[in-house]
Amino acid sequence: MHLTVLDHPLVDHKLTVLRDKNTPSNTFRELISELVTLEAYEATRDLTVEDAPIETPVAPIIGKKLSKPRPMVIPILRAGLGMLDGMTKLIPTAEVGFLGMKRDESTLDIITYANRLPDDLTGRQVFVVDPMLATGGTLVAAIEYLKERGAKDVTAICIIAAPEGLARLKKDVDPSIDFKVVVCAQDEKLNENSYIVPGLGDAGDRLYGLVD
Ligand SMILES: O=P(O)(O)OC[C@H]1O[C@H](OP(=O)(O)OP(=O)(O)O)[C@H](O)[C@@H]1O
Ligand SMILES: O=c1cc[nH]c(=O)[nH]1
Ligand SMILES: [Mg+2]
Repeated sequence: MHLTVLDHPLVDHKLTVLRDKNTPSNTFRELISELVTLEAYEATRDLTVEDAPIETPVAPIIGKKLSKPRPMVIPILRAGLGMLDGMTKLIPTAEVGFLGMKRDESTLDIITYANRLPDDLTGRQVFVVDPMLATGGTLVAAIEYLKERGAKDVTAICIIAAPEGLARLKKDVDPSIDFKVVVCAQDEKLNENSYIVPGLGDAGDRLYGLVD
C-alpha cells in the first residue's frame, strides 16, 4: 500500500474550514468538492496515456491522451457522492460506478445496500472515493468487492484517515492489488464510537442531513 498525505497550504486552509462545526452544509459540500479535485491531481499521476497525433494552428505534434479503457470512479454512498463532481471535473471521461455501503454504528458491521458496477473491472484503473477512513472496514469490504470483479489497480481517495484504518488496510488488502491511498490529513485516533478525532463528525450527515 502506498500512502500520500497532501502537504499544501490551500489544503490545510480548506480542511480547517471543513472541520469547523459551524460550517454550514452548502459550504461543506463546496469544500469537499474543491479538496477532492486537489487530491485527484495527485492521485491520477499514474493514469496511462497514449500518443495522440493532432495539429495545432501552427504545426502537427504527437500529443498524449488518456488510454482506453477509461478510468472508473466509484463513490461509496452516501458521503462519497459528495466527492464525485470534484473527480469528474478533473477526469470528465471517467466512467462512474456506485457502491452503497453503510457502517452499522453499534456493531460496525458493513451493510452493502446498493451496487451498480461493471461485472468486469479487469485492466481498469479504479478510484474509490469516500471522505472518511475510520476503522477501514468499509474500504476493505469495497476493495474485496472490486477484486472479485478483477480490479488490480485501485486508488482510494479520502479526506481524513485514522491511523487505525490505515493499519487495517495495510494488513487486510490483498497485496496482489496495486493499492494506493491519498488523503488530505491523517488524524490522531478513533474515539470510543469509532469516530475520527478530531475529524469532522459524520460526513454523510454534514453533507445531506440526518436520515435515522
Ligand atoms: O472506516 P469505517 O469505520 O468503515 O467508516 C467509514 C465509513 O463511514 C462513513 O459512512 P457511513 O457508514 O456513515 O454511511 P453514510 O455515508 O451513508 O453516512 C464514511 O463515509 C465511510 O463510508
Ligand atoms: O468520523 C467518522 C467516522 C466514520 N464516518 C464518519 O462520517 N465520520
Ligand atoms: Mg454517515
